[in-house]
Amino acid sequence: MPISFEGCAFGYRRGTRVFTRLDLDVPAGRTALIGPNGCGKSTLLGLAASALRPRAGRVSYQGLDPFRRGNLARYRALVGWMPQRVRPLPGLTAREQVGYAGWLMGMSHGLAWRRSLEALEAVELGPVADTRCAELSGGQLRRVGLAQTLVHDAEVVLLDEPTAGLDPEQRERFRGIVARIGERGHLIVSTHETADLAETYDSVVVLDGDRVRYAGPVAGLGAASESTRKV
Ligand SMILES: Nc1ncnc2c1ncn2[C@@H]1O[C@H](COP(=O)(O)OP(=O)(O)OP(=O)(O)O)[C@@H](O)[C@H]1O
Repeated sequence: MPISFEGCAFGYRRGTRVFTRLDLDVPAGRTALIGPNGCGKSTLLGLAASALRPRAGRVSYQGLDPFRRGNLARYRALVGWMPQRVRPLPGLTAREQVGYAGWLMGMSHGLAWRRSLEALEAVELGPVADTRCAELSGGQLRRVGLAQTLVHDAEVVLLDEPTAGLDPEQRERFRGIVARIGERGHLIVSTHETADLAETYDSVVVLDGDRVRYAGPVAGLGAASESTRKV
């Protein structure tokens, strides 16, 4: 299992809880994370990315707990995360922004610089590598965010609503890129696009507040929701 949540509790403020006790083994391969607005998809990805720290319980990647002493840098090198909003760093070109992300992950300056171009090419942004991020479109900037997760060869890539707000052409393009990324590692994507899950994903996790209503193959989701309805 790529990412496991064991008895995780988390709230943004004292006295509030998004999760009181989350137990979940995210399936291997390409997984869609779905659920109603505000149910905690972004929070779950933030916890998986180690950007948020559980109040109780633990999150781990193949047994590696990011918050145990000395693990954080290694964990973050293995688990890449694209948050919902990708911000352009002032004055930096796409290549510089992606290279900077690699350097922050512990890569040498030279390696990060070389790999930044490869990562941009993987998301079809090679032609704008030397353009300042602030001048890119929303969809292109989203792909810069994706390249930031690829530059250091993460084994798990977490994408928070990567296609939200994109026009149909950009969305289609993004889907193709996501499918290619899924071939080289594990992918967990939060999304509201539930129409063609089987085309892009192997598994789906349905979240509803603290409850995981379903975690398994996309093909089993229909039967699971039928039996839930009958209860
Ligand atoms: N930075 C924050 N500070 C305080 N509360 C927050 C913060 N981010 C999220 N929340 C709250 O935590 C809960 C879960 O939010 P989260 O963004 O994880 O849900 P989501 O399923 O990703 O929603 P959406 O589908 O609308 O993106 C919500 O009640 C939300 O209001």
